[in-house]
Amino acid sequence: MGRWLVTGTTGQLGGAVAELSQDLDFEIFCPTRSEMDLSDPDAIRASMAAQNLDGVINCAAYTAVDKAESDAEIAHAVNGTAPAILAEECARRSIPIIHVSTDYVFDGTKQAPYDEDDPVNPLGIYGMTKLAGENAIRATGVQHAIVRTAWLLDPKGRNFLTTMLRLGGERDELQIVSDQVGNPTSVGDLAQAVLTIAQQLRDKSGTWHFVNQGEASWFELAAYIFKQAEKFGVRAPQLTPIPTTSYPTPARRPANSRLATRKLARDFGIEAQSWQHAVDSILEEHFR
Ligand SMILES: NC(=O)C1=CN([C@@H]2O[C@H](COP(=O)(O)OP(=O)(O)OC[C@H]3O[C@@H](n4cnc5c(N)ncnc54)[C@H](OP(=O)(O)O)[C@@H]3O)[C@@H](O)[C@H]2O)C=CC1
Ligand SMILES: Cc1cn([C@H]2C[C@H](O)[C@@H](COP(=O)(O)OP(=O)(O)O[C@H]3O[C@@H](C)C(=O)[C@@H](O)[C@H]3O)O2)c(=O)[nH]c1=O
Ligand SMILES: [Mg+2]
Repeated sequence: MGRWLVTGTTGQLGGAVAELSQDLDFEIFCPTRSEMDLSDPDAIRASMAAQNLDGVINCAAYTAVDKAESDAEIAHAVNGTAPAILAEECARRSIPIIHVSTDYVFDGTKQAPYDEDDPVNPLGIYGMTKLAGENAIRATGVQHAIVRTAWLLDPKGRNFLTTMLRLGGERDELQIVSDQVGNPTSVGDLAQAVLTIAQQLRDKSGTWHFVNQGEASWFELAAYIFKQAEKFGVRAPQLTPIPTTSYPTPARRPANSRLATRKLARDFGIEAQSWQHAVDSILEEHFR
């Protein structure tokens, strides 16, 4: 597969991609923020100039959804402009870019899982800047795979599973929204899918959705996490389902975050496991 630039390797997905690539025929170049600040277009160009590359996997992003509402400039630089610069550089070299995006490009009003070509309409700054990144990549004409995912869970890092376990240890009761539904997704499973896409892209270009199978509300996900965590000696807090209106946040979030994955199955033969199996494995690793 040659030598690939992987961004965001200090984060959840980038870290998993870097780890998995060791077992494959991938040589990776993973600059950290100090070596390649993605909010600085010249730093991106300079860092790439010194490298002989066969492709780029962009796992870096500004992911603080609420903070983005008051930090739009930086969020746009990292999520909108940086993918544009990376894609321009890839186009110039005729190498592909694999880019990761989000369910938050949708407004959540569809009454079924979202397909890749459904209309987008982000509700907040994070989603708007991620959409800008997608569109900038498409506009360069570079060969690309935009992989939209959602609700990432991992044994470490900052995500809903680790947040629940931490808050559960601090409080006797947690109130969790039950009117936002989505597909909880394992970072490790996504990393595997991203590397499969990189290996099997050939002449394909486009947008694909990857999430674990099955759906849940945040409340149902929290309930499952605590039920399974009991095996590891965790005492579950009392969980109370609440409507989004009772949990005010700076950013609005889609009520329906579900993504349809049949296109990925059709084009790459990738079939995801259920989110429940994924959560079981993540808890095993978290408590190991
Ligand atoms: N987390 C989720 O639930 C979801 C995530 N996604 C998307 O998946 C991808 C991976 O997300 P995830 O792994 O959770 O993200 P993390 O927040 O775990 O990691 C983000 C990474 O981006 C890097 N980064 C941020 N800003 C800069 C910058 N200015 N210069 C250089 N590097 C920077 C971070 O570096 P540093 O350590 O230096 O901060 C870190 O390595 C992203 O594209 C995200 O939008 C999509 C749907 C759901
Ligand atoms: C901590 C907590 C959260 N919630 C709600 C808030 C929110 O609606 C939901 C999830 O909280 P989070 O902060 O994990 O959600 P959020 O950071 O919005 O997660 C999103 O991250 C970005 C990067 C994405 O791309 C999305 O796919 C999605 O994974 O749970 C509660 O109801 N009670 C709680 O105690
Ligand atoms: Mg978050």
